[in-house]
Amino acid sequence: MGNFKKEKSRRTREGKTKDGNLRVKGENFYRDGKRVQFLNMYTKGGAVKNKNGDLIRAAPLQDATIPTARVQPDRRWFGNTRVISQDALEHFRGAMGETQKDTYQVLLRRNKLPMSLLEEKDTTESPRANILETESYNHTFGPKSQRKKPRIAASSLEDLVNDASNDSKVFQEKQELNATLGLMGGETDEDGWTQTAKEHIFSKGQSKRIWNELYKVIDSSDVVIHVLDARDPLGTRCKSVEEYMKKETPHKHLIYVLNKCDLVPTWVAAAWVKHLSKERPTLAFHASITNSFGKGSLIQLLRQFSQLHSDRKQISVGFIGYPNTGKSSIINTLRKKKVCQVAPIPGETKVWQYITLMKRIFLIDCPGIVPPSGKDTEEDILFRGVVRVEHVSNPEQYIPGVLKRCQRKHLERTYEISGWNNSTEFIKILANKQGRLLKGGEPDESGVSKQILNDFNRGKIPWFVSPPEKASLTEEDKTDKKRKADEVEEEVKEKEQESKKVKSA
Ligand SMILES: Nc1nc2c(ncn2[C@@H]2O[C@H](COP(=O)(O)OP(=O)(O)OP(=O)(O)O)[C@@H](O)[C@H]2O)c(=O)[nH]1
Repeated sequence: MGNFKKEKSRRTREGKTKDGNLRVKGENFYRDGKRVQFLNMYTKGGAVKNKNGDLIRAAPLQDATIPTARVQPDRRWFGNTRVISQDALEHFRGAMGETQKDTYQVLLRRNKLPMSLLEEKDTTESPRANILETESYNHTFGPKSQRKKPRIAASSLEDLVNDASNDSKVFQEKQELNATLGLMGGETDEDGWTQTAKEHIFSKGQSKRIWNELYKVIDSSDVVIHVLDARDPLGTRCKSVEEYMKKETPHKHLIYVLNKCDLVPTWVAAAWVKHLSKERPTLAFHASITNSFGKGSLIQLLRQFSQLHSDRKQISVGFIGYPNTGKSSIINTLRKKKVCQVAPIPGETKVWQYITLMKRIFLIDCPGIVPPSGKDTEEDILFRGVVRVEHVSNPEQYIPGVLKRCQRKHLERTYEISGWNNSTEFIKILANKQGRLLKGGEPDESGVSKQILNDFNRGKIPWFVSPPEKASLTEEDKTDKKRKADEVEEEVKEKEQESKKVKSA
């Protein structure tokens, strides 16, 4: 035993050459400091016992006298908590409450604002919240307690009836929303008829696949353009989608575009724009690559949106709406070339599609959607252009609807026929005029009816749904309307004369 040299010579002397691991003996010859510390943890930390094995001192771990242990408080624990005074809260609610509901104002950087404070927590949801109203203290305790009676949320029968009707209303709204979300099962409508009672073709635009496409478009868009048909804007409006967006994505901008304005008189388009503008920004549009209307204002609006979101690299603009309302046509008009497939048949767009309009603005085309509704009849759906007419069975049954919606003079002018008293006569006269007869000289009623329906949907026969504020038109509007109507009549007459000349030539 000794220092390194001595130890080595001792080993050589004694012939112990096998173990090459030479260590110098001294303090902790066998263990280094770390190991000693580790071992001490076991040896010094144990209980002390006497020779009889009785416990003299417990191990620190087993000690009953616990030393006071405190954790130093840290401000950072409360980092995410903010406190707002009542005054400040009321001011915030007053300033932001109305702004948030206004569809014309844009709230940027909502994430930085405590938006959840804007709404009072709904206490009506939990029955416990109003416990004192339904069961007062005296009702529950004391000599007059009525606790054994059944607990009812309403104090009188009237209240109960009101509550029940409110509940059913909420339930219906929820069902409609669920249906919009594509969660629809085989639900029944008001009359107890199931949706499946309708012909299969009348549920076009309602499939889960199409709704999934819609959600993709809504999710990816910053601005959503709801395209409406100017002839029937309310009929082609998807209210449930609007509700969905209001609830789930209130920060996205939704605007209306009233397309196919060329198919209605100017005063009708103006009245509809006025009516719809009360709810959301609305623009009138005529989609055409060569001769469009409203393109400048739409591009201007999109530019403004992109400037609002100048912190983003680009903004996406989604086009949604009923099938055949002209979503793809509007995109083509904006791009000035045919980038999307367009056809006069519904369901032309199958999947969503991204198109670049400018460096910072992208457009997204969406397949046409039809919100399922128990109230819509097959006729309503057909006249909104949702269905392919060639698939309709017994198209004659819808001709009375056409005659009801269109003015007689317009039909006379379009088909150059007159003198019918009902739809059957109308079809017969038209079939004879066009020579569309079957084998035995019978008129081809089905073929002619399909043609009429197509003409109706494609804008060959003039028709429109009157705007609700028709009665409240100003004098100026009325004179404008009359002037326009005269102009249109003159134009049509001129065209008729021209076509007669061509024929005679
Ligand atoms: N007269 C007129 N026709 C239009 C206008 N916009 C679109 N159309 C016609 O409407 C038909 C449908 O247009 P699309 O652009 O395919 O409609 P869509 O909404 O994309 O239809 P889906 O693909 O079914 O969703 C086409 O025949 C267009 O020529 C318009 O402003 N005026």
